[in-house]
Amino acid sequence: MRASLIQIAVNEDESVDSRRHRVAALVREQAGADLVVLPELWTTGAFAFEEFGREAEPLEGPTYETMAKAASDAGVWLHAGSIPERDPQGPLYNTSLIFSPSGELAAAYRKIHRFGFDKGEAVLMGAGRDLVTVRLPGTTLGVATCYDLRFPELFRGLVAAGAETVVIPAGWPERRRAHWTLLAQARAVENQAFVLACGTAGTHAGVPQAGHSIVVDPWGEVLAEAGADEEILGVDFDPAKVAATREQFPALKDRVLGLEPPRNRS
Ligand SMILES: O=C(O)CCC(=O)C(=O)O
Repeated sequence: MRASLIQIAVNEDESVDSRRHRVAALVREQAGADLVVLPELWTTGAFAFEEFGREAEPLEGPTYETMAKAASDAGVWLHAGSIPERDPQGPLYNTSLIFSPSGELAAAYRKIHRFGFDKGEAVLMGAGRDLVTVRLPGTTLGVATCYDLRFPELFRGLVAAGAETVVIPAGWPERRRAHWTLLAQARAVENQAFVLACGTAGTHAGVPQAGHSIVVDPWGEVLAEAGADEEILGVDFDPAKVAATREQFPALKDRVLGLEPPRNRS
């Protein structure tokens, strides 16, 4: 299977609309790949909090339209990263869009863990509640977004739902790049799954982005890693390696669920 992770530079000197069209052209150039992945909130930038409300779109808004067409023009599965979604009945959500090679929406995932503690996304957006998997020929994708990477129980939920390849669009800051790489490898090893983690480059809202998109195999080996700048990271991987790894080293079978809380003896 061939994947292209498009590590977009999100800088303030480019309008959202021109970035959208530039990225669509990059997606179209990936014809021949099986799967193309874009980062989190690449229209606005994940830290451009003031833009969320201004640039929020309905699910089937301009990014949806442009990316559905790019996916079908290229004939690829497209994880189009995430958009600030305006739910007509509710708050904003950080919503990922996944398109089939015919341009149909295969799934939408509203980010479950919102980043920022008491500011930014955590207060401006609502939290998703639903795990999402998508069946592709050859592998089942599980989806997570950026800060979700810090929550291993979400990934265990995806594995229980059949995920073999986890796709993680992100807008991860340079300041915590070491965590990004470490956690991507940890999620791959503990879940015996491929991890395809696609971040942004550039600087927006004064926050330099880490870049360093990374693809890790189910044994924890890094198959490909980008640098800090805009880059298309191409990788070939064999989805059969998930079943082989889980069979040869069946640690997932030894999970013990529903443990008892500690009992105080004093
Ligand atoms: O967890 C982190 O360090 C970064 C998370 C983040 O930037 C995000 O979820 O947008």
